Amino acid sequence: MVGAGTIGLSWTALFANAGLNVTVSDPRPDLADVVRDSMPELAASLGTSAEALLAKISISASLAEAVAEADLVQENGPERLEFKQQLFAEIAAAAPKHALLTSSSSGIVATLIAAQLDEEAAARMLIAHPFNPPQLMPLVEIVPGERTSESATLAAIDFYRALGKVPVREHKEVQGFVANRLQAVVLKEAFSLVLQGVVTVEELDIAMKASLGARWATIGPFESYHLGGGPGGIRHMFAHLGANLTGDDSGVTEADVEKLINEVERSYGSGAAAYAKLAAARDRKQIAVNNALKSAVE
Ligand SMILES: NC(=O)C1=CN([C@@H]2O[C@H](COP(=O)(O)OP(=O)(O)OC[C@H]3O[C@@H](n4cnc5c(N)ncnc54)[C@H](O)[C@@H]3O)[C@@H](O)[C@H]2O)C=CC1
Ligand SMILES: O=C(O)[C@@H](O)C(=O)[C@H](O)[C@@H](O)CO
Repeated sequence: MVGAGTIGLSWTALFANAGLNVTVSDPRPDLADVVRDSMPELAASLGTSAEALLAKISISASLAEAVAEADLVQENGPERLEFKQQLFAEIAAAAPKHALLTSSSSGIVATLIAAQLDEEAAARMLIAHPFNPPQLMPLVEIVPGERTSESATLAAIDFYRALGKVPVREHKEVQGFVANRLQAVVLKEAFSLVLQGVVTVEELDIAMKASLGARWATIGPFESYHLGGGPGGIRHMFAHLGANLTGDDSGVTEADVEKLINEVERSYGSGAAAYAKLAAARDRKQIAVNNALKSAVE
């Protein structure tokens, strides 16, 4: 584990809780203290003890020493391209030639981070972007670079799945990947609504938690839009309420709409029977989420 900040410490707890031996490296002078002091809270969130986690964790201010016997290196350094390029040059030079080299980067693509690596190291380097906190939030975005090998990508997916994460492999590199780009659009609109005085910060957060937050924990945006159309599905939804998303200034053509409809119907089915099955599953999950949130708050 390279970098013992917010994300590196969370990953460390998750890796240790999975029974992995974790060596944490960070030049920060308080490395030993921050690892020791962060584990009680992280352990509690994982239902284990700080002692159990610390038994699997060692620390080293030397990056080369920390990665010398690694099977996977998870980089969690500062979000600066030149910094990560230098860090990965050091990691690649010191880590075993079989080790997967992954970055938690929020938005810098692997092709850029690995640009100075030789072919052999670049083939093992990819993005494994978590959502904070990694020990609890399921997603890890697996984004290979142009030179990342298929075997390394598949091995990374298997590794994170075995940790209990939900790996989503992305097929093209875009800055910010997927989840952060979606988050950024929502945050920009949230900033605007608060700055206009439409709602307060707290009211906006309540509105999000009481709607999209609760909904998207059970079904994603496309399945939700499909269900919004009732038995007519997304085809009816676009016809009935789609104008605000596909108007002339949206850049979305009729052919685009048809492509999206076909992909959604291929993924989730269409017609009354598919709708009934999807809606029943959604309701079961939504009730479970609502009840869990109520019990957590009470
Ligand atoms: N904070 C967040 O919500 C999320 C952050 N990320 C990404 O994770 C990475 C780390 O972010 P945070 O943990 O939030 O940052 P942070 O600022 O909490 O931690 C960064 C750590 O890197 C250490 N560091 C600096 N130079 C180093 C070196 N040469 N070798 C090893 N460690 C070094 C620092 O001492 C610090 O402990 C970034 O790439 C960020 O984009 C990804 C998902 C969520
Ligand atoms: O929000 C998260 O947990 C992650 O998606 C991140 O990468 C960072 O928080 C990022 O959004 C900060 O801009």
